Parts: sequence; structure tokens; C-alpha cells
Amino acid sequence: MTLLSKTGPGFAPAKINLTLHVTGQRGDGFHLLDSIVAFADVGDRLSARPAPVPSLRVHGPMAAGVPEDGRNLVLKAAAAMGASAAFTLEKHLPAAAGIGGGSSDAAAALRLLSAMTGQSPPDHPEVLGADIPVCLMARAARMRGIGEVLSPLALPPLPAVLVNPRVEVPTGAVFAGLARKDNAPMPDPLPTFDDPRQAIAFLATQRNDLEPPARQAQPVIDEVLTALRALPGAALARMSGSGATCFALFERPDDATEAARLLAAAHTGWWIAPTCLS
Ligand SMILES: C[C@](O)(CO)[C@H](O)COP(=O)(O)OP(=O)(O)OC[C@H]1O[C@@H](n2ccc(N)nc2=O)[C@H](O)[C@@H]1O
Ligand SMILES: Nc1ncnc2c1ncn2[C@@H]1O[C@H](COP(=O)(O)OP(=O)(O)OP(=O)(O)O)[C@@H](O)[C@H]1O
Repeated sequence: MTLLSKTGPGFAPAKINLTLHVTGQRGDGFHLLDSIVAFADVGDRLSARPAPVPSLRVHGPMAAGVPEDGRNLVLKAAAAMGASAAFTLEKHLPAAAGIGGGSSDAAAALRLLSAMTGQSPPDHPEVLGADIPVCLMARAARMRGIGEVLSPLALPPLPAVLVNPRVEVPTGAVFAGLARKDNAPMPDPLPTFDDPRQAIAFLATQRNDLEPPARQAQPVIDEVLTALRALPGAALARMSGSGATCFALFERPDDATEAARLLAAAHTGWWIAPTCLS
């Protein structure tokens, strides 16, 4: 299990798609989305110090396989700002996991460089990655367009357990496996939620359209969803983003903590994090 406190511009929280409706496709192949996005209190930590040449060192429990060269979104973000720094990334989130690990790291790099240089972040961060605009905002939002159209959303804090079965799922391949690309959007405006129970009741009527193609590519996602749904107090279980990370929502934080403990004892190979989404 992993637990971090949520503070500072270098904190790169996990992004969770509580809903993810695919409503169309642009001429360039990118898909139009309608998604409720929330952020966890688990995440990576990025630090930066001024340096004449950009560099990156990656360490931490999920560092294995994460590139330290120009392929890393942190260095791509620095190049997009035309700024330089020596970065250190403490990696806690699994990669290619549907929780925007790389995107959240890139957003943290933009925030840190902005504070360091006084420059604003780029006007179109979605060019670097569709999840980067919402990760730059790092608070609950309704996300539309390909990820660049954002409206802040008031969500009650939602106790949750995140689970990744440690299989990587490439985002592009999951979009390519969609049977339909013109699915219904969410209602507009969205309802307001006074407490977790109301929010969960609404979310249960919505969808993640990427779940069927991701489950087909990685059947272990079915196993994760079944295990989450069997946990005491779990009110809703669903996949985030293009997978394979899934989440269960609870009405009480203590239930999420206990559920994570039970699950970690039964599935030692899975990445499991109790958290609160907001
Ligand atoms: C699935 C989500 O995580 C939901 O929040 C995002 O839409 C994906 O965001 P991301 O990982 O930052 O995605 P990008 O790195 O920009 O794109 C990876 C690939 O996913 C596909 N892609 C991504 C976003 C989008 N709106 N439509 C797409 O079709 C494209 O094939 C693209 O080549
Ligand atoms: N800072 C980074 N952390 C992890 N992976 C990175 C990073 N920068 C680049 N990558 C590369 O990006 C790939 C996708 O990782 P990432 O964690 O961004 O995906 P994801 O969680 O599925 O994102 P999303 O939820 O936006 O679809 C990895 O396989 C890795 O090679």
C-alpha cells in the first residue's frame, strides 16, 4: 500500500476518471470526451533546482522502467517552456496505468518551472498530452474536448481504493478498440452533490466507455473489478482512464482503509492505495 500527503507544486497526484464518455472523434483521430475527473492524495513527487542543462533522475518504488531521457514527459514539459532545471522524480504511481502518472508529472514540472522562472505555462498543454491540462488544474473538473475544455466541479471528498494489477495498457490501443465513438454525453448541467452517497448514486448511472476494449485487451481487469465489488462497503467499482487501474468508492474513509488492507492481504502482487478523491 502507498500513502503520501498532498502538498506543494511538485506533488503529482493520481488522476481518476470517475466517468469517461467517448462522444466523437476529431479529424486528426483524437477522441472527444466527457469525463468527471478527480484527484487522489497519492502521487509522485517532483523537485527541481535551477541548472544550465536539463536533467532528470527517477527513483522510488515505481521507478523501474521509467525513462530518464527526453522521452520522459517531465523533460518534454521543460522543453515546451524553453526552461531548464535539474529534476528529481520520486515515482509512486504505476506507469501506463490510466491514472495519468506521466501527465501529472509533466504538470508538476510546468508548475515548478513557472514558479522558478516567472513564465506562464504553455497556452496549449494538451499538445504535450491530453491529460496534462486537467493535471495542471489538479482539482475536480468536468473535462471535455480532447481534454482541454475544463469546468471546475464541486465534489464531496470521496473515500476510495485504487488498484492496479501491474499490467501496462497503452492508451492509443484502447481507443482503437472502441466499438462506437459517438456515445451519449453526460447530462448538462451536471447535478450538484451534497455528500458521497449522492455523488456515488449519480456516478453509478454513468459509464467509462473505454472499459470494454480495455477488459478485452487485459482480462485481469475483470478480476480486479470483481474483487473490488466484493469488498465490504464498496458502493461502486469502475476503471479509470484507459486502464488497467480500477477504483472502488465508499461512503466512509474507514471502510476504504479497511478494504485496502483486506485486498492487499489477498493480492500481494497488485498495487493498492486507499485514498480520498477530490
Ligand atoms: C484516456 C485518458 O487518460 C482520459 O483522461 C486521456 O484521454 C489520455 O490522455 P493521455 O494519456 O495524456 O493521452 P495522449 O498522450 O495525448 O494520447 C495517447 C493516445 O491516446 C489516444 N487519444 C488520447 C486522448 C484523446 N482524447 N483521444 C485519443 O484518441 C491517441 O491515440 C493518442 O495517440
Ligand atoms: N514521468 C513519467 N512517468 C511514467 N511514465 C512516463 C513518464 N514520462 C513518460 N513516460 C512514458 O509514458 C508511458 C505512459 O505512462 P503514463 O503513466 O503517463 O500513462 P497513463 O497513466 O496510462 O496515462 P493516462 O492516464 O494519461 O492514459 C510509459 O509507458 C512511459 O514509458
